[in-house]
Amino acid sequence: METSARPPAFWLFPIGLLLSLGFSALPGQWPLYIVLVLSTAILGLPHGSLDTAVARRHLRLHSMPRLIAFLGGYMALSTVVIAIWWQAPNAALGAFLLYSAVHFGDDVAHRLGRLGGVGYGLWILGLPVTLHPQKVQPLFEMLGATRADLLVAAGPWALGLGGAILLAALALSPNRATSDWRDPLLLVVGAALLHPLAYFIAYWCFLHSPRHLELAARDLGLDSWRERLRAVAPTTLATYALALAALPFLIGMPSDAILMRIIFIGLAALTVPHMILEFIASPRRAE
Ligand SMILES: CC1=C(/C=C/C(C)=C/C=C/C(C)=C/C=O)C(C)(C)CCC1
Ligand SMILES: [Fe+2]
Repeated sequence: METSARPPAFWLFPIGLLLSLGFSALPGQWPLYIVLVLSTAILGLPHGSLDTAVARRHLRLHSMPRLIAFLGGYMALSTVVIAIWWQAPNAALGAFLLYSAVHFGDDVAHRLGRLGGVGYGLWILGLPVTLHPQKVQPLFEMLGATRADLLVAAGPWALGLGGAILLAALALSPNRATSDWRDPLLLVVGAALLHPLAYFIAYWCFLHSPRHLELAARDLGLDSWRERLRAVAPTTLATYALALAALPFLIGMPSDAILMRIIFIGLAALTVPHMILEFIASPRRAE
């Protein structure tokens, strides 16, 4: 069981759930979309922005040409994901949901094992889809899916399978932390009470991102918030610029669909190189 001091995300997550309950009570859909954009930009995205520093250390990018090659490769992978989304949105969204489950599972995989982590990720994503299919389906359609009904129908199966795997992993893992069972239970409450996008904000911005930031920053020896801010700022600002550059391609669509596409197709595109880098870096990271 967990004995050391609680990481910041342990307390941030329940606070995030309460804040999400607060802003979901605001009337109309715009407060939700505005909070989604702001919290993604300020709280969610920066954990991926540490990738430049992570790569410098673990891929030994000590010269400018190597750094440029890394950034070029990262962006090329993201472009491939966007191109696939363009051609085959249903398959791309289905794959995104699956690799997101694997990625979210990294939060706990060092304690619950790789498979236990996948169960955790399927639980996280299965909950809002199962509890609010009629809200999630139009959101998937905004991302270009024409068979969102099929993806939504898979929600309860993902939830059941994920729940069974997670339960087994929790029962079998001697070094499970309190948060490994507390958070999946809090997520049930969140998924039941919140709009799926508010639920996503609570998980992604208040649990996943701070947890990853803390782990990666500690590994990089970035102890103060000033140093961390300096490490994430350039990549975060460059990502804002790329997101803005996508706008002209989406002109003519309803504004909620534009925001959904920039945020989630953007995340799908960035998560692929992010996961590959984590795959290389995490075994080299001292726990
Ligand atoms: C689109 C959408 C969903 C899925 C979001 C996903 C899959 C996000 C993945 C983010 C990642 C991988 C971030 C990495 O740090 C929900 C919440 C099911 C329901 C609402 C609409
Ligand atoms: Fe992440």
